[in-house]
Amino acid sequence: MKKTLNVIKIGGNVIDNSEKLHQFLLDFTALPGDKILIHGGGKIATELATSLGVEAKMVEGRRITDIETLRIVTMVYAGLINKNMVAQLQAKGCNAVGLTGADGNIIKAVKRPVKDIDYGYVGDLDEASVSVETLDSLLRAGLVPVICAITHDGQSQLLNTNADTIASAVAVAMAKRYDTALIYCFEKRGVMRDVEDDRSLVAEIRMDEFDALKAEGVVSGGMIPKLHNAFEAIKSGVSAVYIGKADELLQINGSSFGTRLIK
Ligand SMILES: Nc1ncnc2c1ncn2[C@@H]1O[C@H](COP(=O)(O)OP(=O)(O)O)[C@@H](O)[C@H]1O
Ligand SMILES: CC(=O)N[C@@H](CCC(=O)OP(=O)(O)O)C(=O)O
Repeated sequence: MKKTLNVIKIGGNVIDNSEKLHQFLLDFTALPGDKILIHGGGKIATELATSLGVEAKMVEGRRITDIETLRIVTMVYAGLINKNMVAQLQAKGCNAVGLTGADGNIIKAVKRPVKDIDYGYVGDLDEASVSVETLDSLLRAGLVPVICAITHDGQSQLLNTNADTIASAVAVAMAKRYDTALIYCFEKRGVMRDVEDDRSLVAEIRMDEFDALKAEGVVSGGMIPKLHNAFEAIKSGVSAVYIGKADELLQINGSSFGTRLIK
């Protein structure tokens, strides 16, 4: 029987709130078994870019990343956020190791080809992008990989890659060796029928319901690429995919957590 693995993505609105982040990292530490944490930090990167006079531009949930922006996101994701998170996890007794995709060549990406839009230094992934062997050896050494939204192309170029996409690609790749669950944690209870109404949680979404939810305007903004990545994972061998509230993470092994995605 395969060992179980939880691949957990933490959202930018939680990272931006020190109290919520502290509580999430405590719960993440308490979660038993093998686990990998993925993070971005888009909100903090946007704030820093703005304060430096660099305009932040997003198209369909992806940041247009010119060379100045790449420097900023590298400092924010790979430096400030990743290293602070690892230090906090260490203080809580979790033996975390912070990584970009370049470290140990764990995630190699391809610069997004220019079509209608030039996204600049943005990396695209497929499951072959992920070094299962290296991640597995870290897990077997008792380490907890904490992976940020920076990848590389193998030719010295760092690339900015959406953290939801990294989480999905890592989960799909690791599913070859582990019984893998992918858990997107953010500030809401899950996918909501009405984002303003905390009681309107959609408990389950089937793949064939996704288009209707988009058309009705129930899901919008960053939730569209998140659900797209989530369904890619469920189609490609990941055992379970959930989207739910960061401070309810420990309910994952119990009765209910957020929205469950179904093939
Ligand atoms: N139906 C919905 N349910 C929950 N959130 C939604 C919904 N539609 C749109 N959203 C938006 O999607 C956002 C989450 O996407 P994003 O900001 O990319 O995630 P993350 O915080 O994980 O980086 C939420 O903050 C919310 O504003
Ligand atoms: C290419 C691209 O869009 N990269 C994302 C990476 C960070 C991210 O995904 O952060 P959240 O999870 O906090 O949104 C960005 O720079 O916003």
